[in-house]
Amino acid sequence: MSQALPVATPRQTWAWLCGQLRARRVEAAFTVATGLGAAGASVVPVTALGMLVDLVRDGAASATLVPIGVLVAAIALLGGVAAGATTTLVTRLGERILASLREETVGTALRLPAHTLDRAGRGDLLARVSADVAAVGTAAAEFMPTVISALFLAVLSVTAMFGLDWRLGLAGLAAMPAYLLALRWYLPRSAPIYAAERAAVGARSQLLMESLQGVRTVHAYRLEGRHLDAIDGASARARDLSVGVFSLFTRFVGRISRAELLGLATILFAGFFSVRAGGNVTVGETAAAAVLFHRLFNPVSMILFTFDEIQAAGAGLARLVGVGTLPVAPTGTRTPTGTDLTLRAVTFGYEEQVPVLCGISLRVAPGERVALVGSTGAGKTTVASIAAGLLRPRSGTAAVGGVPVDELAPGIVAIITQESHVFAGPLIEDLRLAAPGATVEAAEAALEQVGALDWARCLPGGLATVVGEGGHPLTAAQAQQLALARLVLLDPAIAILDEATAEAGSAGARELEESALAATKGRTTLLVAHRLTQAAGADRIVVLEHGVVLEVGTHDALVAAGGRYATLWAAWQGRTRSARGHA
Ligand SMILES: Nc1ncnc2c1ncn2[C@@H]1O[C@H](COP(=O)(O)OP(=O)(O)OP(=O)(O)O)[C@@H](O)[C@H]1O
Repeated sequence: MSQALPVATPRQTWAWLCGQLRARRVEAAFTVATGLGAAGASVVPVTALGMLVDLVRDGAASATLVPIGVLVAAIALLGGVAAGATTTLVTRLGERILASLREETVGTALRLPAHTLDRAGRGDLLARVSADVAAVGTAAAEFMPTVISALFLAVLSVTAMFGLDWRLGLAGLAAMPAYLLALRWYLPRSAPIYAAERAAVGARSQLLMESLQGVRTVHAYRLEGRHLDAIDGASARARDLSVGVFSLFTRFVGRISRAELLGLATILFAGFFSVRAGGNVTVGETAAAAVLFHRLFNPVSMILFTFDEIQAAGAGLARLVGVGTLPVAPTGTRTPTGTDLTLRAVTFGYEEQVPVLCGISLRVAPGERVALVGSTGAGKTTVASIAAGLLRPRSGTAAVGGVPVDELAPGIVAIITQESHVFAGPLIEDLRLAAPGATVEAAEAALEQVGALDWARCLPGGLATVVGEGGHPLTAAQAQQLALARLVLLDPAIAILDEATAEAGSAGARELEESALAATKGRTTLLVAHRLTQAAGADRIVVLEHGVVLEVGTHDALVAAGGRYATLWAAWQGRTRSARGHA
């Protein structure tokens, strides 16, 4: 059952954002100071303009006016520089916060238990680290600098209006409810119509592509008319929705214009009546307040028009922060003195009501090689994952030398799973994932130990050959040998092998078995035996069925006992004989 990854609540998202800003308090304070400086520098010339109006009205000499004009020009110049710096600083701060968010998200995701990711769907996580990061990134780089500068300007302009006269300040605020009403009208209508438009455009492209790709079939069955009708219908839907979007936006702009008219008219009326009543308000102050308000038209519209994108970025941010709220066990640090692997009364289930392991106990002595066998779905991979600390038992313990596996320092237990991933890059770097400082000689020795050096040297660029996605393709068996060579380089005391690649009885299977044997030599090894020949070569065999241990013993003892293992072995021998017969 799919269980989506969590989404952070608004409170958690704010707390995270504040935490990030606190961690960069000097940079954040400098950014705010520069932004306020830029906004202040753009407010001062307007208030100075009011002063000039009053001075001219009072018949002041031009010698009084010129210094004010020069000062205004200098401040405007400074304001321009500060505005540019604010854009750079906000973008840089946003990008840094986003980079650390992306690292946190990926870091958490990589440490999540594999089954949590399986349940949530890897697609959800990929969408978060790609589409959501892109949405937040676009906001950080494109909207936030303008929106934040606009906010500073709005706050300082309204403060300046109150500074000129409280009546002018109040008059300026009169437009606020009209702006809010316009936004309240627009937002619930815009999201569905934008989504419907995107869907309609997508459907039209899909139809077009299908018709072009299947053009031969369309001709063969004379379906041209029907396809053209369908494309016409899809195009008409997309066109109508685009017209709908445009008309909605135009009506929104109309509402904003009415709010602007209301604000400007209120300021002019308030100023006019105050001046006429002979109060403290002057013509210059009224003119300055009107210009201050008028200059807010663009920034406020900018905030309102980008509200959709800001909301989308906020939603993306909440989804990214949400991943970070998942509990992740801290990396262990303990080093055990012993190297035995012991599972005691382990129970486990992926779902609450469906038990998969029902009280498994087993011990692999230091240096011993134990094979787990059992039919499909018996629980072998689950036991291996618990022994490696990838899954946590519901009850019971898994420990190495008495230390629970999730408290162990890295590098003590290593698991090779059924999906051996080849990371894109030079083959030598793939090997160095296990031991970052490994020399070429050490890497070659590891490859030789698992019988992979010959083919690795024959690659076009030897160990420098780029493998993985987009690089030189490796066979599944070669990828498995690479994983075994990584294990040799890591040199863990405990090795857990759950690889299932080669076909029973094939030469590839025998080769891989030899590679695995060489890689785990001298280590305490728990091996999920997908091929029973692997089990036959082990020191002991544990037979699992329906999540319980059915039999334990050596190959010979279990065959002689004539129980479940003996049946499996007989069936296996029959299969390999018939496989050889067909070959
Ligand atoms: N991620 C998962 N979510 C839910 N159920 C799971 C998950 N992985 C395994 N199971 C179930 O748990 C049970 C044991 O699976 P497990 O893979 O451990 O068996 P196995 O013995 O290794 O089988 P195989 O030989 O086919 O690999 C099976 O019933 C399987 O369907």
